[in-house]
Formats: sequence, structure tokens, C-alpha cells
Amino acid sequence: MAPVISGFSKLSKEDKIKWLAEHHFNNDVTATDTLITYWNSDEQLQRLHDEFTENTISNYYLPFSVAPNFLINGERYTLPMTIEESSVVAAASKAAKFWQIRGGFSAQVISTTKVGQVHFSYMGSFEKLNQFFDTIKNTLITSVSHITKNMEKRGGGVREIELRSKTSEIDNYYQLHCTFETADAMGANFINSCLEQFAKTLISESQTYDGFTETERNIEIIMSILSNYVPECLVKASVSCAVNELPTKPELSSKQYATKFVRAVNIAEIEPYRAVTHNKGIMNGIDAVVLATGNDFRAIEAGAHAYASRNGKYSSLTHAEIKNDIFTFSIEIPLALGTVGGLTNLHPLVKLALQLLGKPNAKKLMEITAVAGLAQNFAAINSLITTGIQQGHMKMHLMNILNQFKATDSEKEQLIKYFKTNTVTHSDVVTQIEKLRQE
Ligand SMILES: CC(C)(COP(=O)([O-])OP(=O)([O-])OC[C@H]1O[C@@H](n2cnc3c(N)ncnc32)[C@H](O)[C@@H]1OP(=O)([O-])[O-])[C@@H](O)C(=O)NCCC(=O)NCCSC(=O)C[C@@](C)(O)CC(=O)[O-]
Ligand SMILES: NC(=O)C1=CN([C@@H]2O[C@H](COP(=O)(O)OP(=O)(O)OC[C@H]3O[C@@H](n4cnc5c(N)ncnc54)[C@H](O)[C@@H]3O)[C@@H](O)[C@H]2O)C=CC1
Repeated sequence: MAPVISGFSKLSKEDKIKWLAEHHFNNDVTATDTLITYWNSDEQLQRLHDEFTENTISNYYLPFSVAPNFLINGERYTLPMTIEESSVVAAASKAAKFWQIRGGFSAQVISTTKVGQVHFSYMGSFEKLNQFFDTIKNTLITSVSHITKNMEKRGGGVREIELRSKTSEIDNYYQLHCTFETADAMGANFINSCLEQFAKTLISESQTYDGFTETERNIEIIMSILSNYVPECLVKASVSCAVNELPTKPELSSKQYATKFVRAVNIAEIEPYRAVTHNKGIMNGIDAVVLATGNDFRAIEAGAHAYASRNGKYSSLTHAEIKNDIFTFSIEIPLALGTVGGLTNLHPLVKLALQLLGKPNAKKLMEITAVAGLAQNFAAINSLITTGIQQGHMKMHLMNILNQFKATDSEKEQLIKYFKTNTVTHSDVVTQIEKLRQE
């Protein structure tokens, strides 16, 4: 077991690696070499990456891929996608290609409001607290004017502050429930700065408020933080076409295909076990664009799944219907994304990804990202209701299995040819590699 170490954060990168090698890897040089192999030869670039976070000892590569042929609101895009999972980028690309000759994707931002809360304890009557809140509401807003000044110039700022009693759930628990517009920023830092100032103002104003007794004056701030639940930062995307423009398979007419597709989505709407996997498939596309554009995928994931549960039961984020022989497939998802702030202007590949998208503003990025989720879900369901998921997924995963077995270029070439006409399974790949190596 490694010993406790104090001051690890203060060690140089080299000394951190030395400590790791000694205490976790038996001084095996392979561990040190692996970490160092992933350093960038450009020292300045490496320092930039080291400084993104803390205790950095190496870089962890993820593929930076692109999916072309996305027609969104009449404009053509090539989507940057950062994801490790095979078949996701192929699936997105296939869906984009399919829909671009059927009118493409429509997308629209419905709302962009974000939320933050000051959580506090107060011992006294709600009526008195309400009176106090009404008295200080303007002061609360002006107390953050030094923070909001520039945001207001961009059309953002504080939208509303509400006092909410939560005492039916926790004794003496109240909130300042605040809404914000943050223009092209995701807004976490802006919102948190405003909230922390609201909390300070709440306390200082309570100290001099005549209407409070000593006990009532004793407001305790528990915490001030933005919420990643953003049901009012919502985007919708959809595709639609005549039912007879949908794929036909030997065993499935386009009408049967459409009906089966809608049924598959209906199942995800009512069955949480299916809904979680269905939404995971959507997040394959969303997270890949979110990561490539330097956004916070944890925030997006948390918000999306909370939204999927908003009616008290976890459900699908996409919906499908057939009306008057028109098939429509749509997604509605909260996406608090930024095109400024965070890593967006720091990470060279993020900058390039945003450039590839034509330097979108936050609203446009919300639309593009929702489309990536819808496209991904379309491709997955298309496979699920026809060939099954394994055929396409394993076709793409073949290279990973070949690399696991250190296949040579010539082995790869022969096996890729073989698996063009044979279904890829892990065991058959192993059998075929062994066969080749015995020849
Ligand atoms: C995998 C495919 C696309 C094959 O599909 P296919 O029909 O065999 O592909 P194809 O070789 O005929 O090519 C058609 C197009 O697909 C794309 N494509 C095809 N191959 C590539 C490639 N190598 N690199 C880049 N793009 C590729 C590309 O757009 C290509 O057009 P082209 O470029 O030739 O003009 C298809 O089977 C598919 O869409 N499968 C679904 C895969 C999927 O959803 N993967 C996600 C991982 S599984 C999961 O995590 C989620 C899940 C499925 O559980 C969610 C759920 O249950 O809902
Ligand atoms: N719970 C959460 O989600 C939390 C997330 N974070 C992190 O916060 C970061 C995002 O915070 P942000 O405040 O968005 O980033 P930020 O503070 O890096 O940058 C946003 C700032 O950019 C400026 N700006 C310049 N041009 C702008 C424009 N056109 N529109 C809007 N603002 C403009 C504004 O001053 C704005 O406050 C992410 O890295 C995220 O991981 C931090 C704390 C909590």
C-alpha cells in the first residue's frame, strides 16, 4: 500500500512520476515510459495542457473524429466528435447522410434560462422573511451590478430572484431561487459569483433589518451554487419525411419500418430499463460534440437525465410519430452550452472544432448538439429494428480486437476482407487470427 504523502501537489511533474513509480509500480520503467510517451514534444503546448487541471502527469488521448453531411436548418456542417467508442461516429455519419437528402434536420432553441440557488436556514415566520425579501430584492440585484455589467451589455444578466420556502421538506430551509441569461457562456462562474454576492448581501441586510428579532436575524447560508438542472435551457430538433421515403428491407416495407421504429421509441417512453440505454445512445452523440467543443459533459449528462425524469419516471428524450403518412422523429433536451469561457478559447483542438462549425454562438451550438443526439439515436434504432446492433457495432469494433491481438498490417488486411462477408464476433476473430498464424 502506498504511504500517505503530504505536499504531493507541490512536487514537480517529474517528482510526482518518481513517487508513483516507487510506490505503485515497483520502479518498473514501463510505467514511467508510458506516461512520458504521451507528453507532447512541444513544451509550451504540454504546459498548457498540464495547467488545465491539477496533478497532471501525462495526457490521456481520445480520438478527435468528424462526421460530415449534417444538414441543419438548411446549412451543411461537419461535426467534430470526441469519443472512444467504435461505431458512434460511423452511425452519426450514416444518419446524417440519410437525412441530408430528405430535407435535413430542423432545430430550434426554445429557451436559454439558467438557474442558481442560495440555500439558507432561517428561524422565524415566513411572512416576515417575505417582507424582508421584498425590501431587499432591489439591493440584491444592485449588489451584483459590478459582476453583471458586461453580461448585461451582451443581453444577459440576472432575470429573477424568488424567495422559496422548503420548510415542508426540511425545517427552516429556504432558497433564493434565481434565474439568469448568460449569452454565449455556459455561465457557471458568472452565476456562482452572483449567487455568492447575493448570499453576502442577504446576510449584511439582515443584520440591519428592523423587523427581525435576534433569532430571525441569525440567517445561516448553507451554500450558493448554480443548478445543472436547466429545463428552461431547452432545444428541440427533428427530422421528418413521407413514410415511403424510409428504408425498405426485404422483410420490412417502409410502412412496417416506420411502425416498428415508432414502437421502439414508445417502449423507451414507458420502460425505464430501455429508456436508460436509449438515452445512453443519444448521449453517445451529444457527449462527443460536447467534449470536442470543450464543454462540461458532466453538467450536460446530469441535466439531460434529470430532464428525462421530469414527469416522475425516467423516460426517452426522443419521440416519434406517424401522422398522415409523415414520419417525424424529434428530441427535446436541455443543453447549457458555451462557446466562450471554460476551455473554449484555450484548447487548440477545441478552438479548431468551433472553427469547423463556423464559430457558432451558444444557441447554434445547442441546435447542432441536439441534432447529434437525434442522429445517433436514429442510427441506433435503425440497427436495432433491422439487423440488430451487433452487426454494425462489431464491424467497427473489429479493428480494436485486431489491435488487441497485435495483428500485423497483412493480417489486418486479410481479416477485414474475411469479415466483409462474415459476422464479426470476438471468438471468430480470435479463431481466424490463430488460423492465419498457423498457416
Ligand atoms: C456502424 C454502421 C454505421 C455501419 O453501417 P453500414 O450500413 O454497414 O455502413 P456502410 O459501410 O454501408 O456505410 C454507410 C455510411 O455509414 C457511415 N460509415 C460506415 N462505416 C464508417 C466508417 N468506418 N467510418 C466512418 N463512417 C462510416 C458513412 O457515412 C457511410 O457512408 P460513406 O462515408 O461511405 O459515404 C451502422 O451499422 C450503424 O449505424 N450502427 C449503429 C451503431 C451504434 O449505434 N453505435 C453506438 C454504440 S452501441 C451503443 O452504445 C448504444 C445503443 C445501441 O445501445 C443505444 C440503443 O440501444 O439505443
Ligand atoms: N456545476 C457546474 O456545472 C460547474 C461548472 N464549472 C465549470 O465552469 C466553466 C464554465 O463557466 P463559465 O462561467 O461559462 O466560463 P468562464 O467563467 O470561463 O467564462 C465565461 C465568461 O466569459 C465572459 N464572456 C465573454 N464573451 C462573452 C459572451 N459573448 N457571452 C457570455 N460571456 C462572455 C463573461 O465574463 C463570462 O462570465 C466550465 O469549465 C465548467 O466545467 C464550475 C463550477 C461548477
